[in-house]
Amino acid sequence: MSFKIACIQLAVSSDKSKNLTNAKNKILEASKNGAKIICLPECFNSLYGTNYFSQYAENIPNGESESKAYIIGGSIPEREDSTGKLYNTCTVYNPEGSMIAKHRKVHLFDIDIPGKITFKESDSLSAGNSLTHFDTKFGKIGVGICYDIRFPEMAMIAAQEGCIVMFYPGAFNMTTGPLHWELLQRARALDNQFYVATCSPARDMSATYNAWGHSTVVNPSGAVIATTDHEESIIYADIDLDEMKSIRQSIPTTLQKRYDLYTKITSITSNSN
Ligand SMILES: NC(=O)CCC(=O)C(=O)O
Repeated sequence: MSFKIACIQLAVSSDKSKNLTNAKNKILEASKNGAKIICLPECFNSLYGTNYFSQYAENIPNGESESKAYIIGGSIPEREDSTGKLYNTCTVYNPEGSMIAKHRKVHLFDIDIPGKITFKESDSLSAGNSLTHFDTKFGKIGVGICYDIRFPEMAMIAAQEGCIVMFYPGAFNMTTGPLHWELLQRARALDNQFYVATCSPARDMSATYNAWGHSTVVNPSGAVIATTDHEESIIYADIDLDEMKSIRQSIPTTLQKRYDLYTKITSITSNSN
């Protein structure tokens, strides 16, 4: 069994309604081209930056959607009225338009590489407290947001829960992008022998944050099967469950795990936000 996915590397501007219209048109295009699961980038409704999150934040649920596909809605800044907190949140919709999952970025992007990039999401955002997996008619899917990809435990748990693809809407930057973006995707895919798909915004050199782009899909053997540069584009890939099975049979690390020796890794828990 195989099915097509699409990652929309959207050009995102400061004009929210333009971003939403652009996202909708690209979703319809990907759906017409046969994609059954479609992913948008991190912060697809707004520019990415700690000073923008509050301005663009929305309550969730609130949205509209239409197409014959599952939509992994990248992320938007979410405002929770009861606490006043902001989150970096991905919502997921089934083909009927119902919201079936909500992931709040668990690991906030706080880094300081002197002379290169300093970013502190925690200045304005709060972290989510749960891992997110949801069922589709094709199989179980996991989702993380950008910096979440650096934490192998999260992908490992998704694989253990039976996920066949891990999606990461993400916006790496011009320093860590060339160094780590593809490497991390290939590592997560190979470690877990499942598919990994990332979806970045297109690069805008006039923005304060310059995304690396290079949305990519990696197969369970760690090979890149779809990718692009930094311009606006849609990438497509076939998720082939027979291929995944055969990779897992040839090198059966998925069956050879020694959980009896990995006890120092915190036990698997799943809290809800
Ligand atoms: N938006 C993010 O989480 C960026 C993560 C990133 O660039 C990294 O190096 O990690």
